[in-house]
Amino acid sequence: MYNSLIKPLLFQFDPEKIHYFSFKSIKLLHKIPFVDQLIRKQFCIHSKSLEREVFGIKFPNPVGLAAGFDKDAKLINELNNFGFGFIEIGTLTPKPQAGNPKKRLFRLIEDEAIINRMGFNNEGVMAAVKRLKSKGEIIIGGNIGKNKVTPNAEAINDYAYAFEALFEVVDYFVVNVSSPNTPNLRELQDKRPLTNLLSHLKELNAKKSNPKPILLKIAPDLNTAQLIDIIDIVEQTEIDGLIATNTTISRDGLQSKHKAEAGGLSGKPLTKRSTEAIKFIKEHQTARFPVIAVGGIMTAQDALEKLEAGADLIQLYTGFVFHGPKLIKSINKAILKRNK
Ligand SMILES: Cc1cc2nc3c(=O)[nH]c(=O)nc-3n(C[C@H](O)[C@H](O)[C@H](O)COP(=O)(O)O)c2cc1C
Repeated sequence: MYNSLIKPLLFQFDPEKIHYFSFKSIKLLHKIPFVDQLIRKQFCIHSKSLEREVFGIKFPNPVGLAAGFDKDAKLINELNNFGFGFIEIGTLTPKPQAGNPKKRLFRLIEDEAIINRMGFNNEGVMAAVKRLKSKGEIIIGGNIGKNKVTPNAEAINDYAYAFEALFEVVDYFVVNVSSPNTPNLRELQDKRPLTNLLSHLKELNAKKSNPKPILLKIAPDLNTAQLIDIIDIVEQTEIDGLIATNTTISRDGLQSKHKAEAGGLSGKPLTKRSTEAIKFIKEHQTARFPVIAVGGIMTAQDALEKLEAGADLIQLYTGFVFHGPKLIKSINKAILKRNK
């Protein structure tokens, strides 16, 4: 129904307006008694062989919702009914910020892709903390970043603030230094600032009685020398793993009219590049740290290829927009079939 009816209708309108309209519609739908149960029955698959234990957390299935879809944790309980094994909120910054001027989100229909330059629009970390206090039984990743006005030299304070604020209400953390839409943010991926940042968060974590896994989310545009550095940093700082990858600044092979828009590209054109990054990491790591694969999972086959490449868990964003919740179910079914 999503591909034949809902998507053609939704895709007639402005992507950002439709994003928020969909949120309101899903919220409203859930006010009808038993709708949550009906949706769960339609989309959720429960099976022991889908369960995964990764960085000490038991996931009901390996298919997660990637960061950026529900930045402010407004819809986590409802989205959980569509069959996700976990949901990543954020990127959240200490202070609320509006993000870049609109229009800043573009569908590239012919390419099955999205370009976004949202720029970490979010209501600030404390607003999400408040909402997360009433979360249901669901695994939540907290993706954290810095405010646009914070210079890179002070970025560490922003990440530390968001980390402390979210600590009791999320299950794992993601340090986002790989968005192309905050000026100079990606410079924090360089060896020295990144080592300082991750070591500081590790120190804060070590002071807790119940430390949480900390992951780093990387760009798909890193060259092999940079990837080697990243592997080195993960192993030196002993953080818990990587999320590969964020959106790309590459524009190779696109045909849609919005192809020249500035921002990060996601979806089908990213599939291969992101799988290659995962393969590279898995081949070159010496400690066997986990990797969450994200980037261009548009079909169940794409998901299986990410797992074949060595991913421990996977996440979707653009595939969910283009193919709806049926994609989550078809991935989980394909994993079950492969496990037989
Ligand atoms: C509109 C949009 C907003 C995004 N916002 C964030 C974000 O705030 N933080 C982040 O780490 N990734 C963000 N992402 C990146 C996704 O989490 C994901 O890494 C990327 O889109 C590749 O996956 P996909 O091809 O399945 O979409 C965003 C992606 C899109 C399309």
